[in-house]
Formats: sequence, C-alpha cells, structure tokens
Amino acid sequence: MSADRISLRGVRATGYHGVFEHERRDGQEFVIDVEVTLDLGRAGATDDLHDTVDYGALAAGVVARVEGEPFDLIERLATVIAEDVRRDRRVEEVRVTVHKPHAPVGVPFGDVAVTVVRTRETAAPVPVVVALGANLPRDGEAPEVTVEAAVAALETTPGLAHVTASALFDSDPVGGPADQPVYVNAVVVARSTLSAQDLLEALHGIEARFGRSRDVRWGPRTLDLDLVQYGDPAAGTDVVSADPALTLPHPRAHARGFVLVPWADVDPAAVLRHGDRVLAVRDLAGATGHGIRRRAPATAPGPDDPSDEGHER
Ligand SMILES: Nc1ncnc2c1ncn2[C@@H]1O[C@H](COP(=O)(O)OP(=O)(O)OP(=O)(O)O)[C@@H](O)[C@H]1O
Ligand SMILES: Nc1nc2c(c(=O)[nH]1)N=C(CO)CN2
Repeated sequence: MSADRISLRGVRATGYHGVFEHERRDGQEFVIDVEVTLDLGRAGATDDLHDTVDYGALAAGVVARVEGEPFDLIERLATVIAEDVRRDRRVEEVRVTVHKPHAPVGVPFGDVAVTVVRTRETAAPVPVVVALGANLPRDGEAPEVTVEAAVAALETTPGLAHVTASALFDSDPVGGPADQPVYVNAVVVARSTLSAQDLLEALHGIEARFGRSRDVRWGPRTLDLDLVQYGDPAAGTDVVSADPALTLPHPRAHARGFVLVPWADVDPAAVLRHGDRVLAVRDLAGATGHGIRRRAPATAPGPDDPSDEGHER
C-alpha cells in the first residue's frame, strides 16, 4: 500500500443522527476526520487535479452525508462516508472518524468518536484489449509520438497492470472524410481491475488529455482509444454488451485490419468474439490486413525485430 495520504480533519456540520428522539428533533454538531491513502506520485508529477482526490469534493461529500438521511448510530454514518470515498478506484484505504462532541453521554466528557477503516476491494484482474489510433499532430508532435505517450499513460493508469504494446503500424484511413491523413495504430493488451465502464472512462480521460475532441464521425483525430474486448472469450468470461455507450466487444473490431494486425502482433494467440463465434485474431488479421504497414522502429534494434514480441514495460 502507498505511504501517501490526504488528511481532512475537523469538518463540521449539523445532522440529526442519534437514537434519542430529541437528537432526531433538534440535531447537533458532528465533526468528521477523513484520511485517504492513495498513490500521489502521478499528481505530484503532473500538477493536475484530475490525478488526485479533490479535497473540496471530499469535504462536500462528507457534509452532504452528515446533513442527509439520519441514522441511529455514528458507526453507520462513518461507514456510509467511508463507502462513498472508497468508490473512487484510486483510493487504497480510507479511515473515517465521526466525533459527536455534544452526545447525550450522561456524564461530563471531552469527546466521543468512532473510526472505521475500509480498504479497496481487490477484484481479480481481467484481460483487456485497447486499440489506439491517431492521424493528426498534437502540439507540433507527430501522431506516433502521441500514440507512444498514450501507451505510457496506460502504463500508469491505476487499475491497469501488465500493459503490453504492439509495434506501431501505419494504416490507410477507413471511413470518414476522403482526404484525411494516414493513421498510426497500435494495440495494448493489459490486465484490469477496473470495471469496463471505469476503464472506458479512463480511456476518455487520456483522450481528453491529448486534445481529443469528438466532432466528425471517423474523422481525423489527435488520439482515439477504443475498448476492443473486456475479459476472455475463450473462457466465456468476456463482457458482451449492446449498450451504445459501451458496446463490447467493439462492434467493428472484427473487420478492422488496423486493430487486428497490431493485436495479432502483440498477442499472436488472441481470440475475439464475433456473435456466437470465437475467432482467431491472427486469421482475421490475415483477411483484413491490406493497407497496414509496420513502422520501422525509431532506433534500429538489430537484425531480429523485437517488436514482433510486443514489449511489456
Ligand atoms: N467499445 C467501445 N470503445 C470505445 N467507445 C465506445 C465503445 N462502445 C461504445 N463506445 C462509445 O462510442 C462513442 C464514440 O466513440 P468514438 O468517438 O471513439 O467513435 P469513433 O472513433 O468515431 O468510431 P468507432 O467507434 O467506429 O471507432 C463514445 O462516446 C463511447 O461511449
Ligand atoms: N486506418 C484507420 N482508419 C480509421 C481509424 C484508425 O484508427 N485507423 N479510426 C477510425 C475511427 O476510430 C476511423 N478510421
């Protein structure tokens, strides 16, 4: 577990929690401390609020719970706050203390408080496949630089592990305006403890960071990240969804050489669900791979091209 912490102490709000009728009627002050354990390395490097837990939002959430539905026990109030905070997948552990300084204790006292500690639920990692594409420069950098930077962003995305990237491929544009530039494509395979929805959200976050705006369908873009598959179709554990907001497997992946060729490059044994069938990506790549060209590595690696192997970083 990370040694990094965000501590928020002494948040005050009035609530109506308590066992006694007068507590429910009159209300009283509650004081809350929250300590969140999470890795702050990324925020420390990027100086970007999106890379951490916003303590303002944290405090607002605490006050909303204190002022919200009344509970009998401060144990319950502390637990509800801790569950709220733990829902953010970056949070490794949360410690919530609820003080009730004016509690009806019956004798003079200084403070009464309860503390609950909750740690992240550890989900079993799921194999996932992400397709990357770019065909516009960003800040004067060529598309291949953006794709490499997006791979690096995936490597440091919390909840993703064993991030392994294919070689880069140049590909003729498929669909969209006739005159758009050639694409640079790659595929990343990884293991995810994020849900499919959370992973898509993380992909959208990376697209946004690299200047992606959504305008022309299949039009040119600085960066496009698609979630191609979530889970293992060979084991029947893949997520299948027709939801337009997240369709799985990606509905066009089976026909896209610019996805299949890099995917077979990084994982020659990969399989893809297409309807009821589970198909070898290598075969699909063979049938759709026209117009896809492996880019020469930036630095000459010698006679054996190691990009055939994919490279885990
Ligand atoms: N598997 C998926 N991966 C990524 N986005 C998806 C997926 N399924 C549905 N979507 C939705 O599709 C919407 C449009 O995505 P995007 O802008 O990347 O499409 P596109 O790149 O123009 O076309 P294509 O989906 O054919 O690659 C997104 O807002 C997203 O919610
Ligand atoms: N060659 C190529 N063509 C495309 C690509 C892409 O990544 N590569 N992406 C598209 C929409 O996602 C539309 N067309």
